Amino acid sequence: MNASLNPDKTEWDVIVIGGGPPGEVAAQYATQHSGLDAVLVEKELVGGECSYWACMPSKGLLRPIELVNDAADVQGVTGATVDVAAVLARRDTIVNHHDDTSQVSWATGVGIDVIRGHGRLAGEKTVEVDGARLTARHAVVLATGTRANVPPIEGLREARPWVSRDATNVHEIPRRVVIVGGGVVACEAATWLRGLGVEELTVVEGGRRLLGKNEPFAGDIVGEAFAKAGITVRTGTRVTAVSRPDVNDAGEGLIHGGEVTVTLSDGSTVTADEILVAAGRTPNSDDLGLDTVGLEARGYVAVDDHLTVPGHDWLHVVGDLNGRALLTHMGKYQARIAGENIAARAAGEPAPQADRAPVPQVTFTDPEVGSAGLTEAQAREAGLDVECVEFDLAALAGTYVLRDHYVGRAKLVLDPATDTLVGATFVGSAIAELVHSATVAIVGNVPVSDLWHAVPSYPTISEGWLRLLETLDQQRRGK
Ligand SMILES: Cc1cc2nc3c(=O)[nH]c(=O)nc-3n(C[C@H](O)[C@H](O)[C@H](O)COP(=O)(O)OP(=O)(O)OC[C@H]3O[C@@H](n4cnc5c(N)ncnc54)[C@H](O)[C@@H]3O)c2cc1C
Ligand SMILES: NC(=O)c1ccc[n+]([C@@H]2O[C@H](COP(=O)([O-])OP(=O)(O)OC[C@H]3O[C@@H](n4cnc5c(N)ncnc54)[C@H](O)[C@@H]3O)[C@@H](O)[C@H]2O)c1
Repeated sequence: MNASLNPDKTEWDVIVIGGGPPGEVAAQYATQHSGLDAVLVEKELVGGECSYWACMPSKGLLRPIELVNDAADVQGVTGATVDVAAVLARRDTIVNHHDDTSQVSWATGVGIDVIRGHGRLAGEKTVEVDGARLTARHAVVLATGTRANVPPIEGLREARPWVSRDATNVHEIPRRVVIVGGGVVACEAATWLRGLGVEELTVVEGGRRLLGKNEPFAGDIVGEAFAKAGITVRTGTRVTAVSRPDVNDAGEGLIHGGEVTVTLSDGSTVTADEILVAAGRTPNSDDLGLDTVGLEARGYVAVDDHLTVPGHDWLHVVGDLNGRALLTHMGKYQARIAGENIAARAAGEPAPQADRAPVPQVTFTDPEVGSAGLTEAQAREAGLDVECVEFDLAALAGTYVLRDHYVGRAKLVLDPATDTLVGATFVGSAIAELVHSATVAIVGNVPVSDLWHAVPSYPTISEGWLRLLETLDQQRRGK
């Protein structure tokens, strides 16, 4: 499909560049109750990285492995195994075989036009798509996301390493894999690659522990679980050089050549059949025409709390590209704000919404790591004199029946000045759905005295809340 949906039209109220979930939602919220019209400009697939190469395929691969791990840890349940071909086929169904027809139909069905092509700014309220010039009457939204960062390590690019797209769209399971990085992408990918049969798996993380943006105990617990699962973790170690004499262009998710030798900062080497780079993201801003409106030509594009670029009230940035929180749900939240603000301003009203949300995140390893709001370190950096409490989630009736060898921990970070929560972290299997209870408590500024009346059902993991409050009470009484 090209601009053929409406070939004569070159002017819209709102132009959105980038059709990932935040781009789609920005167009939807700007138009749905306002009478404004909008166009989505997407160079690849409407639905973006999240739908085809990130969140959806990764979670699709992790779910069968979680089920098998659960079954293996419940006495009396036998025979649960992973059928690799069937798991990959289910993943292919989840990513709609990289066909975005249904997403395009959704957009056109709610009155949003779609143009397939590379969009870039060409001056104020002007966008160029493959030579055609489009004009926005009110606003342009940039939602072009990020791509995998491949650090400038000797021999790494030449080795044609796997990036997150290959790992999530894996078709061929290498026998030995080295992963560069120990953040969220690396830890989730290690979980599914091991679960799908990678025999020798080494995770190399330059920082002191895995999942370094979380509370320290999260990375420690995941590291211990990895060791038990036979995954080698090398923290405090960097990859310094990569050598792969034989490379090919087999394609996404297929092995990209012969043996790879990876040299580490301690001088040791690891040999593998594939190397996966999971070392952060690079913003898709380098060919976006930012310089045509006086902005830095590359890097993340900074916005204010209304998701507007300072000094450019017609220009908004949502999703990964603004660098605020590289998560689909946060990008969509920003898009709801930006969309409503665009509609309000077009009606001559002040922007009603501003970003004030604590960030929740779940890393779907085994055990899972979930958090909302600030870690203790982040809260202290923000100048809060915080009070913290921790509890071993294995000591709950709810987790005792869930798995025979449950491992988990929870922590609350409180602001004593208001006696409210500013952050929470849960580690353990099946904690993902617990995170939203913490988000609600933070957003609602619920004081600890009221949390006592939020009674968790017995026997569930939510009883961790009660035990955290009891432990906090004991701490405060000096016991
Ligand atoms: C392996 C992996 C797993 C993840 N899992 C999760 C998860 O479980 N939960 C979660 O919340 N987040 C997850 N994330 C993060 C999540 O994928 C991103 O936060 C999210 O995709 C950001 O959305 P976006 O629209 O900003 O960017 P994207 O999803 O990257 O979409 C941007 C779109 O813009 C298009 N585009 C780029 N440049 C142009 C241009 N010049 N013209 C036209 N179109 C353009 C691209 O083709 C793309 O479709 C994961 C990320 C990775 C890598
Ligand atoms: N479940 C989820 O919510 C989910 C899943 C995947 C990704 N994401 C999002 O995607 C983003 C990107 O994830 P990511 O894991 O790529 O980035 P990240 O920043 O979380 O982790 C990258 C890690 O690589 C390490 N590193 C960088 N260069 C290195 C080197 N040369 N040698 C060794 N280690 C090196 C860093 O120290 C860091 O720990 C995250 O911010 C996350 O929010 C979310």
